[in-house]
Amino acid sequence: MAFFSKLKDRLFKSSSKIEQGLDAIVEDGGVEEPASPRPDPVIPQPEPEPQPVPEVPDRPEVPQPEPADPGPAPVPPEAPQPADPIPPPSAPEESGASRSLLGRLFSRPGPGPVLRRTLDDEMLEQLEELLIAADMGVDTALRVTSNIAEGRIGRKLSSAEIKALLAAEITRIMEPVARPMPLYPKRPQVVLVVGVNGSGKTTTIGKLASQFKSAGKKVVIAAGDTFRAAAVEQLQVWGDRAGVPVLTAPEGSDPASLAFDAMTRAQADGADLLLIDTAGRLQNRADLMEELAKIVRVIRKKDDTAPHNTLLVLDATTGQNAVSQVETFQKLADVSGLVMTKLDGTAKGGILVSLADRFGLPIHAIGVGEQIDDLAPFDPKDFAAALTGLDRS
Ligand SMILES: Nc1nc2c(ncn2[C@@H]2O[C@H](COP(=O)(O)OP(=O)(O)OP(=O)(O)O)[C@@H](O)[C@H]2O)c(=O)[nH]1
Repeated sequence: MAFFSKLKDRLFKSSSKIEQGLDAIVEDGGVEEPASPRPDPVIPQPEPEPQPVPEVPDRPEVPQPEPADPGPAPVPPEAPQPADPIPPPSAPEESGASRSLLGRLFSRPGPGPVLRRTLDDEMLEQLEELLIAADMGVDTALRVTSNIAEGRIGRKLSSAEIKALLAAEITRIMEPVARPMPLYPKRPQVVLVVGVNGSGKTTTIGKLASQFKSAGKKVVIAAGDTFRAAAVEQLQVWGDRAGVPVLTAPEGSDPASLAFDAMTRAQADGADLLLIDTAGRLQNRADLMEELAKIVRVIRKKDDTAPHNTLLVLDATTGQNAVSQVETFQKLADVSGLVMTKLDGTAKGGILVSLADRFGLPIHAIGVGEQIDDLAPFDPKDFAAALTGLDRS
């Protein structure tokens, strides 16, 4: 299934919330207009080349090996600016200018009259409330609505047009953070995986291991949450599924010592990647901080540039609580990127926009289910369309 269809399908709860909310806002005071006489929303920018649809596992989000020095994450290619689907009235309409997909969509002769509502302060307030309720966060919701409003106050907009504007704003925010996990020539590349209990660390490690293995990488997993036997067993199940060895230690033993042994084994095996699971007991933050710091100290005895990635796994269903998790884990560890799990089955997908706007941390992948191939590369346009309920067919 194409990624967008799958994502839209999976993000149904989020999109239906925003989609229905936008429809209701336009219905509240909207007036029916004939569909055809409306001028086409011409986009004064060429339509970008269609991107290949990222399918999992056909196209694992495994980037190509890059810099020798695993310092800062590689700079992504210049993100194309999303075209404004409905330019403000002052924007020059270039006849003959190429039209975006959305432009063409809106210019299709409609079967009947279209409901449009005049954009005013009351409507903007309703929009803000809707976005805040969808977990976009107050600051982001205010900025997004004010960008939508700019130059368009007094203009009549249909629900489809507002969805397109909103999707364009969300894409603009998300594009700079959509980056696959960088891979380095360093062997083993050490990936420390952190996050609160139940956020999906183990599942994500299993999915990542499977994808990297399919991409030809030799992977080793270390079950660093040595305090929970169930967590270790679960990781072993995922390791079996992915066909990747899982190094474990007796319950209650020192996670740092396991990490050291895992480094030794990964180096001896010539592994490309060592994925280290960690405990997530935030209720005892001081211990956790010491535990993570010790893991890092110990693996640096083997490689002073490790860990090369510190992935924070967040559960989308926790909504705005994810903001404080990012703040906390940034203090505990040098977080280099995010994976957002459980985007299927939540009405809180807007949290990702809030996080991108606030922290600017790379989003490497999103979890859209419990199966091994339910980890997808993060595609901002697909995400924005799915979140807003924009019809891209
Ligand atoms: N629907 C859905 N469920 C997920 C996803 N990722 C993980 N889960 C489920 O979330 C639950 C917790 O996932 P784990 O991977 O065990 O989380 P964890 O962070 O390792 O948890 P601890 O071992 O307790 O620290 C499990 O039931 C997973 O199946 C996802 O993307 N979508």
